[in-house]
Amino acid sequence: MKLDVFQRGEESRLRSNERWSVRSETDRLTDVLLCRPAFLEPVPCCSVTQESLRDGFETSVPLALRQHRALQSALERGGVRCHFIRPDPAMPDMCFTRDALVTTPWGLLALRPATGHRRREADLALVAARRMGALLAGRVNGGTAEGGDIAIVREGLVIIGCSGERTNAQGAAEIADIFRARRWDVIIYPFDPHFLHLDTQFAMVDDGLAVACTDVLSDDFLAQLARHGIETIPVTYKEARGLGCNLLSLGGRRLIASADNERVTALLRSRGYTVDTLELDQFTRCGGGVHCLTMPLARVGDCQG
Ligand SMILES: NC(=O)NCCC[C@H](N)C(=O)O
Repeated sequence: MKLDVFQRGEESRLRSNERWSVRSETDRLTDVLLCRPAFLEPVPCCSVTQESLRDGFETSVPLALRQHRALQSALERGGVRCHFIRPDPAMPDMCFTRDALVTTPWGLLALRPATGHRRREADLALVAARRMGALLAGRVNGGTAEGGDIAIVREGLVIIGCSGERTNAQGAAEIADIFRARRWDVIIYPFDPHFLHLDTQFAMVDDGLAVACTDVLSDDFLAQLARHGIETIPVTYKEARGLGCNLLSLGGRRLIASADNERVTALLRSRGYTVDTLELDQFTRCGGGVHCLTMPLARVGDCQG
């Protein structure tokens, strides 16, 4: 892991560090990085998209743009500022901003997407982040790593999914080193590449509560979650393929989810969560839901006001 901190004065580095940081996936979301799906196409690089193509699915960019604007509105209604990366015609999956960067408590980490058509996304996302004055805390250099595999569960605990294809062992180790150096607990979860990313099987809903595809996740992983005091709401394999696990917490018991997952949404509502649901089929049929479409730039914990 090469440290590649932007050349700024120490004082402005510290201010920037406080401004652009995420300590938990369920703190109040204030800023998010998005990319319009202006060039969205179903690339057959994950199992869900391959199935969509077998079914004859084709994307409609005008519809995808409308669905994306509705996502932006839902985020803004929830008090979240939306920042944008410029879409690039050579990058049909770039609207899934989650995978190019991850915001840590110490600034941004530039990741290294594994597939050729996504590799340059991290550099383009960094251009947008630089414009905002965000601090680059590091960069994955040797291995490959994608943000859908990284769950910052709470201060002191991060989970890194490792399918070997998107995030490989070296990429996972590079990220783990950063967190371990700050004395965080790191769970590295190996899984079959069929499932693409950790966030298609698991997502934090609240402090100590996650939705999880329990019939797919290993018993060992589920036991580790329990040891860390994380309760899981089971989501079926079929629901997970429809991106039923791929929801986004805005903090304060508020969530955004895709409209297809009625059972999971009803369950969450019955537990007191406000769930804003959106039509997102243009994206879910390409393998990504709300979680994949959003890269949190800043979240604020209770004690940070
Ligand atoms: N974090 C995510 O699960 N992102 C979804 C990425 C879908 C995209 N079609 C891909 O295969 O990379």
